[in-house]
This record gives sequence, C-alpha cells and structure tokens, in this order.
Amino acid sequence: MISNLLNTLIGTSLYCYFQLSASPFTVFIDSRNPILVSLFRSSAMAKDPVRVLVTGAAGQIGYALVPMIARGIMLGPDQPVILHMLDIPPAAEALNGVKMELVDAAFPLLKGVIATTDVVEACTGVNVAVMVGGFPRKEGMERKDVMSKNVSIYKSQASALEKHAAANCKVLVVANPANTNALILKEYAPSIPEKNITCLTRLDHNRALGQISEKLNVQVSDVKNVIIWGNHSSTQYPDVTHATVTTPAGEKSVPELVKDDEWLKSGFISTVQQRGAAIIKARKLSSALSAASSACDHIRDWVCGTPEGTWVSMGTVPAGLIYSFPVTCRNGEWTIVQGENFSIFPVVFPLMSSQGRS
Ligand SMILES: NC(=O)c1ccc[n+]([C@@H]2O[C@H](COP(=O)([O-])OP(=O)(O)OC[C@H]3O[C@@H](n4cnc5c(N)ncnc54)[C@H](O)[C@@H]3O)[C@@H](O)[C@H]2O)c1
Ligand SMILES: O=C(O)C[C@H](O)C(=O)O
Repeated sequence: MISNLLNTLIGTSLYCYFQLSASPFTVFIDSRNPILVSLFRSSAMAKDPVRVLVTGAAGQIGYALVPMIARGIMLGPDQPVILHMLDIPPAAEALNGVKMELVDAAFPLLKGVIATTDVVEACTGVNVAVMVGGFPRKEGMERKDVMSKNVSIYKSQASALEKHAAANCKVLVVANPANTNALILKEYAPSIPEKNITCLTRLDHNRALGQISEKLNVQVSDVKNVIIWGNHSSTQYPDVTHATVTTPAGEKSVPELVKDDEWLKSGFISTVQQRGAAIIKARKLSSALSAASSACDHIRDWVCGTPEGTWVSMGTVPAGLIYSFPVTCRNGEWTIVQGENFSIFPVVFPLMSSQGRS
C-alpha cells in the first residue's frame, strides 16, 4: 500500500510523506502533532497551473502578495501557479527585482513569472486577476480623493482583461476606491460576467474579527460571521448582530458575550471604519501585509469554498451595484446569505447605495 516513505527534517520538525500506491495523493504527517495530517495530490497527478495577474506588483501590497500566491496561500498547497505581474514603466526595474526574488525563493508551486509593463501581455490568459495597481491615499486623504487618478487606470485595464483574460476569469479589485474601480471595470468589460467582478472588503471583515477577538480575549479563529455592509470606505457598516464565538459550551452570540452595546454601536464600528487611516498614520504607508493576506482569503474562499456554517464579506455586484454583503461560496460561485433576520440592512442600504463615497 505504501510505496514510498520519506523522512525529512524541515527546520526543527520532522515530516513524514507517504505516497499511496494507485492513488493520486501523498499523505503528509507532522510528527510534532500527528493530528496534523494533510492530503496533497502527488506530482504524477499535478494540476494544471492557474495564471494569476497582480497589477501594481512592484508596490507594497504586491511585494507582500506575490510570495503568498507562490506559496499556495491563495489557491491551495497543491495548486501550481504562473504569476503575471504588471506595473508601469517607471517601476519596471523594481518589478524585475521582485521577479528576481521570486526566482531566488525557489517556490515549488511557481511554474512561471511574467513581469511586464504591457497590459495586454499581463492580462493574456489569466484565470484570476487581483487589481492592486494604483495610487494609494496618504495621511489626511479619504479614499475618494484618489478616485480621478485610479479611474482612468481601470478603464484601460478593463478593456485588456475583457479581450485577453481566460473565459470565466475571476477579478478582485483592491485599489481604492475599490468599489468604484470595480464598477468602472464592470462598465468597460461588459462581457465579463458581473458575478466575476468583486472588490475587497475582506480586510474590513478580518479587522472586525480581530477587534472582537481582542475585546473578548478569544482566538480570532473562534470568531465568525461578522458582516461588512456597503462600500470599502468610512461609510461602511460593520455588523456583529449575527456573529458568534465558538466556546467549549457551543456557539455563543457576540453581542451577548460582549455585553457592551455602547461599544458595539460606536467604538467598534468607528475603529473598523477608520482602521485604514490609523494604519496610514502609524506606518506612513497604507496597510499592505493585512491587505495582501485578506486578498488571499477572498480568492481562496471564492475558489475553494467557505467552511460550512461560515460566511464572509465580499464586495459584489448584484443588480448593477457594487456593495459588500455576507456571502457563502461553493463550486467557485458566491451566494448572498439569505433568510437571516438582517434587521440593520434595510436601514443602511439606502444610505450607502451611492457609489464612490469616501
Ligand atoms: N481594498 C483594500 O482593503 C485596500 C487595502 C490597502 C490598500 N488598498 C489600495 O491598494 C492600492 C495599492 O496600495 P499599495 O500600498 O500597494 O500602493 P503602492 O503605491 O505601494 O503600489 C501601487 C503600485 O501600483 C503601480 N501602478 C500605478 N499605476 C499603475 C497602472 N496603471 N498599472 C499597473 N500598476 C500601476 C505603482 O507603480 C505601484 O508599484 C492603493 O489604491 C491602496 O489605497 C486597498
Ligand atoms: O485606508 C486606505 O486608504 C487603505 C486601505 O483601503 C485600507 O483600508 O487599509
């Protein structure tokens, strides 16, 4: 049954690899924790590489994001990838430096790297497009203040994606104002299905999970089902009405555990709404590590599915409007969560339905 057994020292831990004969799978066991057993497809049955575009790849989010993609954090530990990295001519040398580092890092899943300033070359054949390229806001600016700089970028990149990306390409817009840029992309790439164009509010979702975890002194992995309604802007509405914490005694409601409505209605909401500005104030640069990680979370859940009983927030396009909703994902498709008593939604929706607010 077991055709091959390898014991390899990786750092301080001992991993065992078992190739199951007549099976496309390899079993990985971590000897520090034998419960950590993973199944990977073996190279004999390797998947075809997925082509992932990252625009603005020489920038700070790009620099954090491309190694995550090459390590399998976005698409899974058995999914080979080919990275398409786009930036503008003044950043060409820096972009080439990123490519050199990707080669030097010898990522086993990375089957090719295209680093280019040609938008057509960058978009050709891509299955996933993460649109990060653009001008970030600086201290004292709102996200809408970078709108004019970024709108023209999105028109031309939309046309290139429409003409040259793979059929059914999934698009995630990260660059601000993310919801407006996604709307422009949708307008200028009319043949890309609306359901394939999304924008990033997962960072706000993760920020909300982080705030609840700190407030209750629980593991962030035990908190779920917060919601970000609206735009990726200071008008967004972080909502914990249906959020829960997994405890030894079962699932508990976040509002019941927090027991502090005043904080939930004011401090919590404004902290999440203003977190981007707080990071800019502290770092003098906008969030990059957390944005890159959240972009991976967004695509991974969209492609691989959300865990049973868990929803996540995505900026999506139902009925021509880019708006963040709670969604579940199955078979590469997102579905807005239905049937909950989302009492806040009808109140908030009209206030937030205009596109491109700060
Ligand atoms: N949605 C979110 O949650 C979220 C979070 C953080 C940052 N952002 C936004 O993401 C964007 C990128 O942030 P960053 O910190 O990486 O900025 P950055 O300035 O470090 O990098 C941006 C990169 O985009 C490149 N670029 C500019 N115009 C381009 C074009 N036409 N085509 C391709 N590349 C182009 C720049 O040369 C640069 O390398 C900003 O708009 C920022 O506000 C969004
Ligand atoms: O706040 C910003 O301008 C950057 C980004 O949108 C964020 O939320 O961190």
